[in-house]
Amino acid sequence: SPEDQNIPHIAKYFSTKGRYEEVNPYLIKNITAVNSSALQPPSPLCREIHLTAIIRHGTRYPTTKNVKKMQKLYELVQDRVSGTEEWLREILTQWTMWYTEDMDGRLVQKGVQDLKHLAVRLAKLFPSIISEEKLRGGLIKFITSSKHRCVNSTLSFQAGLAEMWAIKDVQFEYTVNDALMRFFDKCTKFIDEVDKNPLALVEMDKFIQGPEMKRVQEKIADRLNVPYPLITDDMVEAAFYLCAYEFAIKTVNSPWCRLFDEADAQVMEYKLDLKQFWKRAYGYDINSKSSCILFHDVFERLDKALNEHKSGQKVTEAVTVQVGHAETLLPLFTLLGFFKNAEPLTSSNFASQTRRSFRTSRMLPYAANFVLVLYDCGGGDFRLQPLVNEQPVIFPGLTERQDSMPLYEDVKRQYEELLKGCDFETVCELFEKNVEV
Ligand SMILES: O=P(O)(O)O[C@H]1[C@H](OP(=O)(O)O)[C@@H](OP(=O)(O)O)[C@H](O)[C@@H](O)[C@H]1OP(=O)(O)O
Repeated sequence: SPEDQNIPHIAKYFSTKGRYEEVNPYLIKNITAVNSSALQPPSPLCREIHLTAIIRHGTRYPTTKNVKKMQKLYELVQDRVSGTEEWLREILTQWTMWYTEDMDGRLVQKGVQDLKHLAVRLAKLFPSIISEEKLRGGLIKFITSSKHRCVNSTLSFQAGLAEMWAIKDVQFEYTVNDALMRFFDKCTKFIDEVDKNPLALVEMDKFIQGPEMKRVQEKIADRLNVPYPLITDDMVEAAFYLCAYEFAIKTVNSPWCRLFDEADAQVMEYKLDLKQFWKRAYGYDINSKSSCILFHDVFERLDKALNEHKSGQKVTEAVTVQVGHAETLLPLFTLLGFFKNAEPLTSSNFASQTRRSFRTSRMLPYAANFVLVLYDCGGGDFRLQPLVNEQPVIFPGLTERQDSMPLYEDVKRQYEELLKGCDFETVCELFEKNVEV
C-alpha cells in the first residue's frame, strides 16, 4: 500500500505538482516498465510513419513566488506553534527550510531522471521509429521552450537515448521555439482577457473564500493550535506545496503532509483545478484558441510525413520531441476536446464534481506527455493513435466508429473547422485593434 512505500496519503491530489508515478503506479516498482498491450495497433501490418511527443518538463523546484509563501509559513510555525505530537516536533526541531528563491522553478535531479526514463519507455514502446538508426540519420528532431527547466529536460531526454544505446559520438541538437512552446506569451487576446485580467479567476477566488476552504483552514489551524486568522489560504497552499515538493523532489513523506487529511487534499486539488480550468482550459474560449499555432504545427508535420511516405521518399522528420509546460499541454488538450467535463468547474459545485474528468493530477504531472503516432496499416489505411501519459485516449466524437486508433482522415474530418480556421494571428488579435480616434 502507499503507506508501505512511504507515499504521502494525499499524493494523488497534488495537481500539477504531482509525481508522474502516481499517474502510472506500475512505474514505482519498475521505472522503465511499459504498458504495450494497451497500445497494440489494429493489425500487425501497421508500421509507424511519424511520432510527435509534446512533453512537460520534469520535476522542478518551486517558483520564487511559492518559495516566499513557504518561508512565511515556516516562520509562522516556528514563532507561534508548540506541541508534543511527533510530526509537529519533527517540523519544529528537525525539518529545516531549505528552499531558496534562486531555485525559481529549475529542474531537479529527479526531473532529469523523469525525462531520461520517459525516453527509454517511449523507445521501448515504439522501437522501429525511436531508434538509434533514426537518431544517427538526423530524423529525430527536438524543439524546446527557452525556460531552463525545459532546455535541461530536452538534454535529459537526449541523454536517456544516448545511454540506452551507449552512444558517445552523436552531437545532439535542439531548437528553441517559444512561439510554439510558449504561445500563451504571444497571444495578445489571452494576455489581455485572461492572464492579466484579475477577474478571470473569479471562480477560484470565490472558492478560496467559500465554506470548503474555510473549513480546511480551520482544521489546519486547530492541528497547529494557532488562531484561525493566521492560517490564510496562502498559508494552506504553502503547506500543501511543501508536502508535494518534499515528495516529488526528495521522495520523502514529510511531516507537512500530516496537516491535511484526504478531504482537505480534495479541496486543495479542486482549487488548483479551478485555476487551470479557468486560466488554461475550458473556462474561456481564448485559452484553447491560443494553442492554434501548436495545433497547426502538429498537423502540418503529420501531413508532411504522410506525403513523403506516400511518395516513397524518406520521412525527413520521423520523430519530433517538443518540451514545454503544463500551460503548453492543457490549452491543446482543451482545443482537442480531451478531459471535457460534463459541467464547468465553479466555486459552488465542488460537491458534485468528485468524479470529474477534468483532473490536473491525472493530466499534468511532471513529465506529462501527449504522443501522436501515425501508422501505415497497408492498403491506404493510415491511422493516428493519441496517448496521454503513455495511455491511449479517444479523440472525442470518434468513439462510436473506431477503436482507440482512428483513421487519420477521420481525425482530420473531426477537426476540420479548426484545421481550416483557428488562425493564431486572428484569434489572438495580434493586429492592433482599431483604435477610435
Ligand atoms: O504556482 P506556480 O508558480 O508553480 O505556477 C507556475 C506554473 O506551475 P504549475 O501551476 O503548472 O504547477 C508553471 O508551469 P510549469 O508547467 O512550467 O511548471 C508556470 O511556468 C509558472 O509561470 C507558474 O504559473 P502561474 O500560472 O504563472 O502561477
